[in-house]
Amino acid sequence: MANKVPAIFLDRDGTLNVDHGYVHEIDNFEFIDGTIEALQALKKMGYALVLVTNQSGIARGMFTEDQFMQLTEWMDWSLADRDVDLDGIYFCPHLPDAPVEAYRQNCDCRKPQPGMLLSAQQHLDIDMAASYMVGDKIEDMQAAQAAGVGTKVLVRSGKPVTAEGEAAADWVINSLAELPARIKKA
Ligand SMILES: O=P(O)(O)OC[C@@H](O)[C@H]1O[C@@H](OP(=O)(O)O)[C@@H](O)[C@@H](O)[C@@H]1O
Ligand SMILES: [Mg+2]
Ligand SMILES: [Zn+2]
Repeated sequence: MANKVPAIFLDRDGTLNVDHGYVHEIDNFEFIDGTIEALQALKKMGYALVLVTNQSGIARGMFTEDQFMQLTEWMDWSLADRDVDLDGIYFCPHLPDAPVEAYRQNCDCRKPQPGMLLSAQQHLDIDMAASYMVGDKIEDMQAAQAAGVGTKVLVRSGKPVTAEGEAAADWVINSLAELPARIKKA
């Protein structure tokens, strides 16, 4: 049986790109400084890269699932062009009490629920204890905790870091750019 792979679970808004609020257009998608170089380094270190993003803008009627897909395709190609192949992309379009009825549900994928991470674990045979979750909100840390991710990393590049968020994290760093060196040092 093949060995399980360690992964870096990546939040999107506030972690990979500047969170301008429900980003859904290419023109508004701005990679945070050092993100692509960090992803290249993490890939070289042998980690699978798995995106796990809440996209409640879909349930709120701010943009459609198709628009999200188009932006995601562009993002995926932009990264692949720089030798960063994402191993998995998971998104949650749901929200309880959503205005768009089709997406109105108490799902198990919207972070802080661990559904997206657990699906990836199954599909990609991930070693959760050896993996990292990087995100800018406490919900990212809580989802990682519930999924059994070994190291929870909070970044300061998105929403303001709260005391609760810090308490739920194992590490707090300025941005994803610092992660490869931080892992090597650990
Ligand atoms: O950071 P990830 O999970 O990749 O994506 C978050 C986004 O879907 C949006 O999530 C919203 O939270 P609510 O979904 O409204 O609670 C807000 O935080 C927005 O600023 C943010 O753009
Ligand atoms: Mg975020
Ligand atoms: Zn969901």
